[in-house]
This record gives sequence, C-alpha cells and structure tokens, in this order.
Amino acid sequence: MAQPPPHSGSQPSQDRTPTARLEMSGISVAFGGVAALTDVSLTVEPGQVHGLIGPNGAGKTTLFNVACGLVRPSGGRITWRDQELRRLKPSQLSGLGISRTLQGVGLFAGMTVLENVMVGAHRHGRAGFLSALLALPTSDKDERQLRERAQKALVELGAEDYAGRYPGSLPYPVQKRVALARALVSDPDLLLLDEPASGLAEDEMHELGELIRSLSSRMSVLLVEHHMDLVMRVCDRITVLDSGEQIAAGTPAEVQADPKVTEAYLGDEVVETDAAELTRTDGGRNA
Ligand SMILES: Nc1ncnc2c1ncn2[C@@H]1O[C@H](COP(=O)(O)OP(=O)(O)OP(=O)(O)O)[C@@H](O)[C@H]1O
Repeated sequence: MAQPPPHSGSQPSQDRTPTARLEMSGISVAFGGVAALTDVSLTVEPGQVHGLIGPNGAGKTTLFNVACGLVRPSGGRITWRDQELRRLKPSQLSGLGISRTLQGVGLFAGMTVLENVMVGAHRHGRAGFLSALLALPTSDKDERQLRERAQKALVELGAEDYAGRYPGSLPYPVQKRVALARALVSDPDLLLLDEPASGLAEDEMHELGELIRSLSSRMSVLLVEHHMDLVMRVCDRITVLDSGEQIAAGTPAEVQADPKVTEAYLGDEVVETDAAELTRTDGGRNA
C-alpha cells in the first residue's frame, strides 16, 4: 500500500480543523460466493458525522470492517487523505490517524481502566505502552505523557473516577465510555464507531449524541448504529444499505423522506422498532 502520510496528531486537538477525507468507492465483498456488498460508495468528509444504517444483514458491519482493514474487499478503492490504501490492515489504523470502537467493548480484563486507555495512546509515546507491555525500558517522560493523555480522555468521557478499577467490575455503560476514551486518546482524524449506543439507557444515549456532535469540530466520524433517533440527531449525512446495496444517501431529512428506506425497514420484521423510530423521529433537527 501507499506509505501513510504523516499524521497531525502532535497538534493540540482543540486547534485542529479536520481536513482528512475517507472515500470508499465501488466496494464489493463476497463471503464464500455470497455477495455481502455490491458496488457501495461512501465518503466521509472532513469533520462530518456520517451515519451508516440499514436493516439486519444489510452489510453495515462488513463495510465498517472494510474501513478498519478487517475485511478485504474483492473490488473497489479506499482513499484516505487523497492516497489509496491498498491491503489496509487494522494495525495500520492508528498510524493513519484512524481509531475505532467495535461492537461490544473489548477492554483488557487484566488492566485497569487507565492502562486500557493508555493502550490507545501508545503511538504518542516514543517508546510507548507497547514497550511497557513487553517490559522494555521506556522514558519516564513518555510514560508520564501517556498517562496524562489517558487521564484527559477519561475526564472527557466522565470516567475519571474509574481510572484505577478493572473493567469487569464496572457497569456496561461505563465500560463503553472507557472504550470510547481509548479510541479518542490518540486524537484521531477519523473515528469509526460500530453500534456505540447498544446497551445504553436513554439518558446515556443522549450524552453520547452530544459527545459525537462535539467531536466533529476536530475529527470525522463514521457511525454504524441501529438507534434511529441518535442517528438522525447527530449525523450530517447518512448512507442507507439494504441487502448489500446502497439504496439511499443524503441528509437525515432526505433519507427519512425516501420511500425506499422505509420500505427496506418495513420489509424486515426483526427491526420493526427501527422502522417505527425512523418514521416517528425528526431527530430533533426540526424542533
Ligand atoms: N464472516 C462472514 N461469513 C459469511 N457471511 C457473512 C460474514 N459476515 C457477514 N456475512 C453476511 O454478509 C451479509 C451482511 O452482514 P453484515 O453483518 O455486514 O450486516 P449488518 O448490516 O451489519 O447486519 P446487523 O445489523 O444484523 O449487524 C449478511 O448476509 C451476513 O450473513
């Protein structure tokens, strides 16, 4: 693949205007001959919160995994900062300035909350947390800076009181906040979120929405999510998939008004509640 362009992570996040664009064009994926995605295109513009929705089995996670380098497409191009990424691997993401959270939380059970978040910051340390894991010598300064970054991220997520706790002892919504802190601590230019609201109560979901909106001043966000109210409230643009194909794309209002979208949801019994939400919510945008 092309050499990753240098990432601007050394700048303070508050002063950074997002400039990086992710373009996925003509993406196709087949699993054992079964088409999971057919010729799907999606661009996340700098500073945009881009929602990816669709009924069960539509191909959302597959496309998300293509963006993460977890699934290799059989066709199409991925371009990041105007350079094509060939053979993208998950291990390259942080160097490219891309962070992700996956479904579930994926925290390390044997590490404290603070240590878990420090893992996400490792590329900001010269020797870094990886060295610490391998018990290699690292400078006190590096270690201190990583710790400070991680603490700051926990404060942003309102999880600083749990820094010394182990993830298994914490309620699920707190674990999700810690996972998000871990993704944010590296100051990414693009944040990939796979169902961040699953398992959250209404008020927690509202807070998550506020946070996602506030992130767009310093990064772009690709959001895969089933909760329509959240998607409609926080996204600038939405791409809708159904049976591996893109059936609509536009602003929340445009997507909601598109009969193809409602039809796709209504045709899927399992997501009846999503369809009901889709038709009743105005996402708070027209309030
Ligand atoms: N590893 C895999 N092997 C075989 N088929 C797969 C695999 N992953 C996904 N699929 C199939 O690809 C299609 C798209 O699945 P995907 O999980 O991307 O959809 P989704 O929109 O994320 O669904 P959900 O909302 O239920 O998570 C489905 O038909 C699914 O069964």
